Amino acid sequence: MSETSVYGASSPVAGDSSSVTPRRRRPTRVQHLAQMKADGEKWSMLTCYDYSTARIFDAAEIPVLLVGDSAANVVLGYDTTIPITVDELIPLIRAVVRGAPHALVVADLPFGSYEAGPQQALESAIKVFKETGAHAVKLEGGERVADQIAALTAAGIPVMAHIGFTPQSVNGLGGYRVQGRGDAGDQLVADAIAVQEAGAFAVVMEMVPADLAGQITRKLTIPTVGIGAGNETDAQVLVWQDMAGFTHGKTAKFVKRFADIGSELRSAAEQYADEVRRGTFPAPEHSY
Ligand SMILES: Nc1nc(=O)c2c([nH]1)NC[C@@H]1CN(c3ccc(C(=O)N[C@@H](CCC(=O)O)C(=O)O)cc3)CN21
Ligand SMILES: CC(C)C(=O)C(=O)O
Ligand SMILES: [Mg+2]
Repeated sequence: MSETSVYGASSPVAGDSSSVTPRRRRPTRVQHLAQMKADGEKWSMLTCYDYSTARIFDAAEIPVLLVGDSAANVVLGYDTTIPITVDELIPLIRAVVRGAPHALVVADLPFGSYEAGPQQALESAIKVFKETGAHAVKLEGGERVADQIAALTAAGIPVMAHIGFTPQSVNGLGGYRVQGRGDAGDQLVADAIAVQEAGAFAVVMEMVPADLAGQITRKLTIPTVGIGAGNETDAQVLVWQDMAGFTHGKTAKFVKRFADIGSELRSAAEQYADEVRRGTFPAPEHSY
């Protein structure tokens, strides 16, 4: 190990350089995602909000990490994503950039930071780029934010769009509901085309019927990223606490739990407290 500190940000990531046949992992960039669509290769995205978790997902070779405004829910404990601000997200984005040298890091633009128009969107995204090292931003909306997407793209800021159920509009949408059913499907197709034409490099589709998401995926040249949008999108995204069993209470139907980290962590905390109570921790090997 070449680590100089147990906290060192420059220490090697597991699997990066220690394998028998060294393989140089190139950082993921937006062009690679376009290439993967051309090759029919599906990819995954996870949310991420801190340095320690970023290191783990980077080692797991998750190509794209999203510092989502879902931090409002899973980090700060709010009911919706509406209260979180750019200033609250910035230190989290920075931490993820530091922890994930290979991932493409996408930063959500939170509610209130881009709706007023292209000028406001530029100011917010430029602040995020200057202060964090993120590689792209994401904003919610289709046709209604096409001007913002075009302005950011023209300024050299790659944009991931987000259509279908857009959580920042939960009050306008009347709750956490599937979007694009029936006639609303035409609007969803129009939104998908609008964000592609405005220059988005990818588009998230949230809570959309699987058939419709498949049709849109085949129609678009940019990659589609599904969450509750079935199996025919080019990529998938989940909130990491949901997929790792670290969210309390009921989760949405689109969530699959790949682990039970919450129970593991609770058990570790209980054992620690128990050993402290019994006086068995710290042992001589943990003492100076
Ligand atoms: N932890 C977490 N996971 C998420 O996926 C997530 C967040 N937070 N915060 C921001 C948004 C909000 N999202 C949500 C939140 C709730 C439902 C939900 O309650 N879905 C129900 C009802 C669906 C319906 O009535 O049609 C479900 O069973 O899927 C879905 C998406 C997705 N995003
Ligand atoms: C659920 C994903 C797409 C998101 O926008 C977030 O985590 O904020
Ligand atoms: Mg979000």
